[in-house]
Amino acid sequence: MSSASKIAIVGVGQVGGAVANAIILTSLANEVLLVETEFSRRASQVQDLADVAFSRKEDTAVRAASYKEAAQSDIIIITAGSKHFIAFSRAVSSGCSDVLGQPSMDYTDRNISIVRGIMKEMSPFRSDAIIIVVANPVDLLTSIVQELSGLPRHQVLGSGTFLDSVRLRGIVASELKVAASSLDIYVLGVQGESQVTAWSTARLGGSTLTKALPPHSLDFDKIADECRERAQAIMQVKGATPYGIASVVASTCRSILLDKRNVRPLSHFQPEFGCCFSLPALIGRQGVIGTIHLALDDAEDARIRDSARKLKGRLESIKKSVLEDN
Ligand SMILES: NC(=O)c1ccc[n+]([C@@H]2O[C@H](COP(=O)([O-])OP(=O)(O)OC[C@H]3O[C@@H](n4cnc5c(N)ncnc54)[C@H](O)[C@@H]3O)[C@@H](O)[C@H]2O)c1
Repeated sequence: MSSASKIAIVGVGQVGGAVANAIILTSLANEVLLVETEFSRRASQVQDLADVAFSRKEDTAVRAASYKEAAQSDIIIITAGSKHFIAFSRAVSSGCSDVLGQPSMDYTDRNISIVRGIMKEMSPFRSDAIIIVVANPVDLLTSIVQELSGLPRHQVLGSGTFLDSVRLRGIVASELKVAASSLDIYVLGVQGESQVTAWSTARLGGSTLTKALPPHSLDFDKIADECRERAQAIMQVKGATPYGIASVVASTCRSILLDKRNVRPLSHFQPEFGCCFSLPALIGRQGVIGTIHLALDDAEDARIRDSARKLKGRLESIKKSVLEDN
């Protein structure tokens, strides 16, 4: 554990609670601060999570906190927001399958407004704080938080496609019957419908996957679809996807607090596009230390550029009402 580290979680519903649990179980921080607008939920989460802390040898103090206290933490994780579920169930019941997996405008506007309110309440942040945005749509909200937080760009990142990449690696490993750790494979770009599986750079034991395998060993399109659609399938049944995201967020906190300098596909600022989306990033105590630019094939590169331009267009269109009015 690094010295006197403090991690704040803003919004402790299903995902925020699971993130806190993962952080406590891995003894990453001395203090975990919970910020939540529903005070009774926050009190219950504090009590339940304190039991997790009591069960560990290392002490992690779990307590309720104000926005201002949370802003003085080493890491601030934003999981506040409503989830897709309402939009998703409406789409299912109305037979509107084309909107499945796409955040509705209502939902997006609600989460923009929540994040904007949080930035107002929390600012100013501790000068070396790192913010990790988890709430969806993650790339849009990460870009907005970056504008509003007042922190240097490299100190604001989003969970992006880290979970999708981990999931993809797991699916491919089980298809090929190899250890997941022998695969190096990323999902990149704007998370969700437009995310891109970087098959051209995927590696098995150092060789590109396409060279290492006999032709037609993997159905690349089917696997990419399965990876993209899995979150919605889980949401449809249990209403949330807390554990996978909690695990990758805790791992990101570890990279930051322990200055691990490992490469993770996280959403971060891309100067060429003026917005945040996922490319492999070197992560340490300062947040994003650098971007690793992979030699993607032309089609993958074009798809990432296209979705980045659309994201930037969306950002520009809300900039007047959201960012300049702050
Ligand atoms: N990036 C990813 O891969 C990923 C994965 C899973 C979920 N998510 C997103 O995480 C978010 C949370 O999902 P969930 O399942 O935990 O939802 P949830 O409804 O269970 O929890 C959200 C919590 O945020 C709280 N909240 C709302 N406004 C707040 C504010 N201004 N300040 C503090 N707290 C506030 C709510 O009261 C609630 O407790 C959603 O946007 C969801 O889409 C992202």
